[in-house]
Amino acid sequence: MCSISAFLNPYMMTPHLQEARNASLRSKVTVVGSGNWGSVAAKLVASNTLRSTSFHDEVRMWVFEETLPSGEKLTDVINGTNENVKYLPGIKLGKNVVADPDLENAVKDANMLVIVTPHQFVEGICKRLAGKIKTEAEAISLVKGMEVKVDGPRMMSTLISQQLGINCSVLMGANIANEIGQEKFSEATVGYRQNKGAAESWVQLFNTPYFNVTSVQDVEGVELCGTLKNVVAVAAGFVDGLEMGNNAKAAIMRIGLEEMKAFSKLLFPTVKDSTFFESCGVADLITTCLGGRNRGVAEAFAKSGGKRSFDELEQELLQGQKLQGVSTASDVYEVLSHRGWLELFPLFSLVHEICIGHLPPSAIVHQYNQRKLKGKSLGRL
Ligand SMILES: NC(=O)c1ccc[n+]([C@@H]2O[C@H](COP(=O)([O-])OP(=O)(O)OC[C@H]3O[C@@H](n4cnc5c(N)ncnc54)[C@H](O)[C@@H]3O)[C@@H](O)[C@H]2O)c1
Ligand SMILES: O=P(O)(O)OC[C@H](O)CO
Repeated sequence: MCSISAFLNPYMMTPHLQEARNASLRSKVTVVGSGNWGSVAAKLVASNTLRSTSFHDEVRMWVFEETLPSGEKLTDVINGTNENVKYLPGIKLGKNVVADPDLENAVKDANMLVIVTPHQFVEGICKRLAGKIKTEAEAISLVKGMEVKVDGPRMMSTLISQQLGINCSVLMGANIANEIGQEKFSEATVGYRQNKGAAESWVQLFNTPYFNVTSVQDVEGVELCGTLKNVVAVAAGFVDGLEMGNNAKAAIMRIGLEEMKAFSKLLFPTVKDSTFFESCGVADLITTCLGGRNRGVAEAFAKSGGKRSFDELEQELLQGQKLQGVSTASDVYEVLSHRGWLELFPLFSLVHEICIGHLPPSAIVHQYNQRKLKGKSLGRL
């Protein structure tokens, strides 16, 4: 039997002990979520955990269990085929990705937690995990969305930090999951609060030759970019559905970016202008308005003249994947009306009013002009 000092002192160790010590120093990664982006995130990090001695090879991926039409459990199929046949068909995740339907079991040994579920499920998941996470663990949120309570808006990274009692960074960017699953080139931005070392570890975990990751010290700026662009994408979808043309869509994107920046800075004055030029800012806005799910469902909504509901279209077109833009527009509207800012944000408020059927999709341009003339200016915000 070996003493503790032999375990800690590398010069006194047998190769077997050295290996055990190295293994104990490696970070264990768990991905909480296994949708379209969750599965791609697991694939990205699993390719890096195999390459780097900083991480354990195995990546646990928590699966919200469901039964497939074949009668098989999704988790069993992922572990049997190495593919998420429902949310990311045709892409191998890497043999070191282990799907686990037991949430508590999936996270219990993790030092690095990647949270990537639709935002409406984050609070419930965190409540289940409170007190069950290693105290020294670090989290990163890939979730685009926010929640609004009576005391105001709360970003997902704050919710995760508060509920789990651990530090939480964010990763956002121009990242349509299916393209990254096929290893097509893209970029992403890690936003961190204080802990630059943690941000460097996240960059090391995610960066690949086809996924270029940089970090900025601006959690709220990065997260609000990822959250608010989904509202603009819904507006872009209306314009596409009404066949208003490329100039109109470019105008919506410009106005959307202006409102994103103003809203972010009103909520968090520390948000940096430069963040809007990172992948999480203008690049994500462009890709989402060109090829995202929010855009696509909003286009179908406008084509139906607003007669078919977003819920119905989401189920039909996305087959289990979830939209974030419509509920985010509602959350944003609540903040705007509560704070008396509605007149400052005509595009954001119109998106919500169209989504709930108070106005027709064409109002996105026609009413915008009227409200802009009447409303207050965003000025230099
Ligand atoms: N898909 C993309 O291209 C993309 C890219 C970047 C960021 N994002 C963001 O990533 C986040 C996750 O999106 P996604 O694309 O991985 O998911 P998704 O929309 O593809 O899938 C929905 C997921 O929710 C799960 N789910 C359903 N009901 C649940 C419940 N009650 N509790 C917990 N989970 C449940 C499903 O099992 C599935 O894994 C979102 O915030 C999204 O905006 C997505
Ligand atoms: O498909 P969307 O509209 O949810 O957007 C996907 C990503 O957020 C793009 O970066």
